[in-house]
Amino acid sequence: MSTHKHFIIDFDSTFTKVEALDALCAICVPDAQQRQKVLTEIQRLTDLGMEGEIPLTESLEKRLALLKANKSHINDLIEHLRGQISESFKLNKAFFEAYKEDIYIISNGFKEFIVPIVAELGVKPEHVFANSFVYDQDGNIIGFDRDNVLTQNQGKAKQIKSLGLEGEIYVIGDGFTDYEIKEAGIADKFYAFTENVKRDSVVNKADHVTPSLDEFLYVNKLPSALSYPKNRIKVLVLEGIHEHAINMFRQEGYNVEVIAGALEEDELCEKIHDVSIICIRSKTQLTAKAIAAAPRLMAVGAFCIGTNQIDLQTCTERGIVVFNAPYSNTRSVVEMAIGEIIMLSRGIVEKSNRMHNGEWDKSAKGSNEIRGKKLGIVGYGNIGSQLSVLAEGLGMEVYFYDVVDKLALGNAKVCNTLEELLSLADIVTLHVDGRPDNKNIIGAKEFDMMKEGVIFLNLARGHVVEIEALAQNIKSGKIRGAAVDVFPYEPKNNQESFESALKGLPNTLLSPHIGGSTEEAQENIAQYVPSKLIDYVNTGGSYNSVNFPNLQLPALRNAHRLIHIHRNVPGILAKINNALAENNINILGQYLKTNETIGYVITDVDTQYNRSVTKELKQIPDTIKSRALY
Ligand SMILES: NC(=O)c1ccc[n+]([C@@H]2O[C@H](COP(=O)([O-])OP(=O)(O)OC[C@H]3O[C@@H](n4cnc5c(N)ncnc54)[C@H](O)[C@@H]3O)[C@@H](O)[C@H]2O)c1
Ligand SMILES: O=C(O)CC[C@@H](O)C(=O)O
Repeated sequence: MSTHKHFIIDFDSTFTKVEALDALCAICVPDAQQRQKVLTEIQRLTDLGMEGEIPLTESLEKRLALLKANKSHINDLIEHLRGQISESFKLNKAFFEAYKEDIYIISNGFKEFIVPIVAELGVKPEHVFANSFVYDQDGNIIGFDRDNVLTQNQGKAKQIKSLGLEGEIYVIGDGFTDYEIKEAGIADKFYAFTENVKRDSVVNKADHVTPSLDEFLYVNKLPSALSYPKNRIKVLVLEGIHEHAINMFRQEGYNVEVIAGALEEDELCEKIHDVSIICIRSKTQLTAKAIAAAPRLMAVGAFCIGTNQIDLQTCTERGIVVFNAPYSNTRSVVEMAIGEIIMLSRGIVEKSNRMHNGEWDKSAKGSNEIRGKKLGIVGYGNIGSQLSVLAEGLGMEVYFYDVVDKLALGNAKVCNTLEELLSLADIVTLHVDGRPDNKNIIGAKEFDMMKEGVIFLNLARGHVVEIEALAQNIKSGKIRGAAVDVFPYEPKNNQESFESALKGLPNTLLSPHIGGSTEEAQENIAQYVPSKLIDYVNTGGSYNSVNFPNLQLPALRNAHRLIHIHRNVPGILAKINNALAENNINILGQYLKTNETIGYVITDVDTQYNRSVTKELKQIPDTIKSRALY
C-alpha cells in the first residue's frame, strides 16, 4: 500500500527502547565499576549530542573512543536489541508491513546493528540510512565513515533531501537531530516520541508529542493495533492512594495526574473535565454536578469499601462504571476494632494520658477482661461477620443485628431488633454500610436503650451516629468508653484541622478514618482496583463492579469488540443486531446483561467490517455510550 506520506523514523530510543551504544557498553566493558563510569560518560555525551549542545561528530568520536568495541561484540548487541524494540512498535507490526514502501529509518547510529533489528518489523534494508563502523585489521572499531552525510551538520535533513521524496514527510524521533529535519524545512511535521525518553528541549519544538506509536497512528488516522491510544486515557488519582496503583496505570501507558488530598466540588469540577478514570477514597464527593463536568469519564475507582461518597445512580445513567475494593481492608478494620475494644475495656487511653502527665495510678478499678462479655454487632456484613469470628475466638459472647437475614457464624446469636441488641450488649459496635437511610440510626433514643457503662464503637460511617448525643452520653458516664474512626465531616487533607464535639472527652479514642489504612490493605486495594479498571478499559469486563450489570468476558482474540451501553428499554438488542446485519457483519459472540437502569451489550465481530457501523450504533435511540475495542 502506498500513500503520499513518508514516515521517517529514528532508531535509538525510538525504534528501540535504548541507545545502542549504551547497550554496546554493557557488552564490551566487562568490569562492573568501570562499565558504570563509561556508561555515565557515554550517556552524557549522547544527551549533549541529542540536545544539540555539541556537534554530533564530536559526541560520536568520544563515545566510540570510550567503548573500545570490537566486531565480535556486534552480534551480541544485535541479540540484545531484538528484545528492546519499543512496545508500541512491536504492537503495530501491521502498520510497518502495510506501509513498508513509505517507511525510512534515518539514524546517526550504525547500519551493522540497525538493519537486522528494523528488518524484524519488515523495514526494507535499502530504506535504512545510517553510518558504518570503521575497523582496524584486528576487528576493533576505530571510527566511523566520515564521508557519510549523516556525520555533517543537518546530516539527517541532507540525507532525506537527497532521497527526493514526493508528498508529505513526517518525522518521528526523540532527539534534536530529528527536529532539525523539520527546522531545515524538509519535513512537514515533527513528532517527538516520548515512549522511552522525554527531552524537554525536543518536546518543546515538536508539532505533536507522541507518547507511543499508537498516538501517531491515531492522530494521522493510520491503521493501529489499538482502538484508542492509552496515553489519551487520563487518570486522576486523589487522596493519597498507594503508589502501586499509580505505577500500574503508568505501566499501562495512561496519562496519570496525582493529587495528595481530596478536592472540593468546584475544584473537582475544574479538574475532571478531561478525565477518563477518577480514583478516590472515602473523602471525595463525586456528586451529580462533578459527574456532569466530566464528559469523558468512563470509570470510577473507589479505593475503599464504601461507595456512599459517589452518586452511583448518576454514574449508571451516564454509563460510567464504578469499581471498589469490597474485601481488601476488611481484616484491617476488624483488627482495629478488637484492639480498641480491649483498650477501652482496660481504660488504657485515660491511664496512658495520665502517665504522660506524670501520674501513676496502679489500680484495677473499671478495668475488665473482654472474655465472657456480650459484643453487639450492628451490621453483619463482611466486617461484622469477620469480627464475630475473631471476637468469639477471644471468648466473647457475640450478638448481631442486620436488616437482612444473615447466617450466624460460630455461636453468634441473631437479634430480631436493634432495640434487643442495644439493651443486652456490653459493647456495641457499628458495621453498617453508608446508605443515606442509615443517617443517625444511633441517636439519643438508641443511647438510652443501651446498658449503663456500655462501650461504643463506630468504624462504619460518620453520618450513622448523632455526634452530639454521643458526646452527651460519654460526658454523663453512661458510655464508659468510645472509639470513633469516622465523622460526619472529615478534613479533606492532613493540613485541615479536625473539629468535633468529641474532642477532649474521657476514655474516647479518636482516629482519623484509618480503620482500613494498613500497608497491607492499601497495597491490596492498589492492586485490585486498578486491575479491574484496566480490564474494563481493555475488555469491557464489568465483573464485580458496583453499579453495572456484571459481565465476565473472554479475552479478545482475532475479533473486534463492540460495546454498547443503553437505557434499559425494550428492543435495543434487536436494533443493534439489525445494524450489524444490514452491514453484513458476522457475530462471533454476544453477551447481554441488564440492571434496573441500563443494558450492557458486548458483541464480538470479525476484524474485517464496515467501520461506519460504530457510528450507527451510537445513533440508536437510548444509547448512553458505545465504543469499539481491539
Ligand atoms: N473505618 C474504616 O476505615 C472503614 C474501612 C472499611 C469499611 N468501612 C465501612 O464499614 C462498613 C461495613 O463494611 P462492610 O464491608 O462490612 O460492608 P457490607 O456491605 O459487607 O456490610 C454492611 C452490612 O450492614 C447491614 N446493614 C445496613 N444497614 C443496616 C442497618 N440500618 N441496621 C443493621 N444492619 C444494616 C447490611 O445488610 C450489611 O449486611 C461500611 O460502612 C464501610 O464503608 C470503614
Ligand atoms: O480509605 C478510606 O478513605 C476509606 C476506608 C473505608 O472507610 C472504606 O470504605 O473502605
